[in-house]
Amino acid sequence: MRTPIIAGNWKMNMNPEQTAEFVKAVKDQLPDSSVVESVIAAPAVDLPALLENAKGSDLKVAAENCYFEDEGAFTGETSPKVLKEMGVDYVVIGHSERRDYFHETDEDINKKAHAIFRNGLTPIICCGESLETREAGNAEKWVEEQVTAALKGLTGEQVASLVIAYEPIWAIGTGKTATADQAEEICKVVRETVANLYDQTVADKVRVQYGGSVKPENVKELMSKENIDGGLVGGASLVPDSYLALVNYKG
Ligand SMILES: O=C(CO)COP(=O)(O)O
Repeated sequence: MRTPIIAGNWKMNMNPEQTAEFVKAVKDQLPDSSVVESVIAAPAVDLPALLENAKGSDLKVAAENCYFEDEGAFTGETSPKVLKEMGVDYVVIGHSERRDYFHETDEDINKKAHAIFRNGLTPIICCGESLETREAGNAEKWVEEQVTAALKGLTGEQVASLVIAYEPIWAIGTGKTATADQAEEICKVVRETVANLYDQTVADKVRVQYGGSVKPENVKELMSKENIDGGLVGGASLVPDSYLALVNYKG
């Protein structure tokens, strides 16, 4: 049985004070983490406030990015080793915004995945096609290639423990959600890709999230799909009531 995982991705929208207020507002109303895992991915500058206020609650903490080296002369980067020392659980890597605006390559993302595991953290690896790729009929192949590249050299045990987020770029921040069937179709491709690269046991364990305009109104239908184990949520994760409605989708 895969434990559902709903993660807010705050992107660059909150400061430490807002972070503390948010966590205080939600921490006692989260589902038990063995039933649904509630995660917030926050900018590095907000992680201390997030961790401090989430202590003793069911809220898990993710960084939005990290570097693939543990330490050294890498001005402006975030060390996965330090994230682990701070008490972070997950690191989001390969988000389309990082790929597009910061020119992250499949190779960078693969190196980051290795660095995250080396430091005892768990990656949430993002993949997803542009509208152009979808309209050309290449969405499945695109996602299969991104997943294959991101997982290169990881063990079956590592892959069974990680999270892959399918986020079609055309559905991010646009209000345009993939239909639950469209989302399921590609999340299934993600799982099949893992089965082909590893085996069915690993594929049955890996958790696959859908992301792109997920909100309280559509989360239940998306989560009812066989291959969708969670959501990676931007805009709708920024307000406590909306976040609570998402993580408590089971009622
Ligand atoms: O990019 C996303 C989450 O990582 C999705 O963002 P929205 O939920 O705002 O569409």
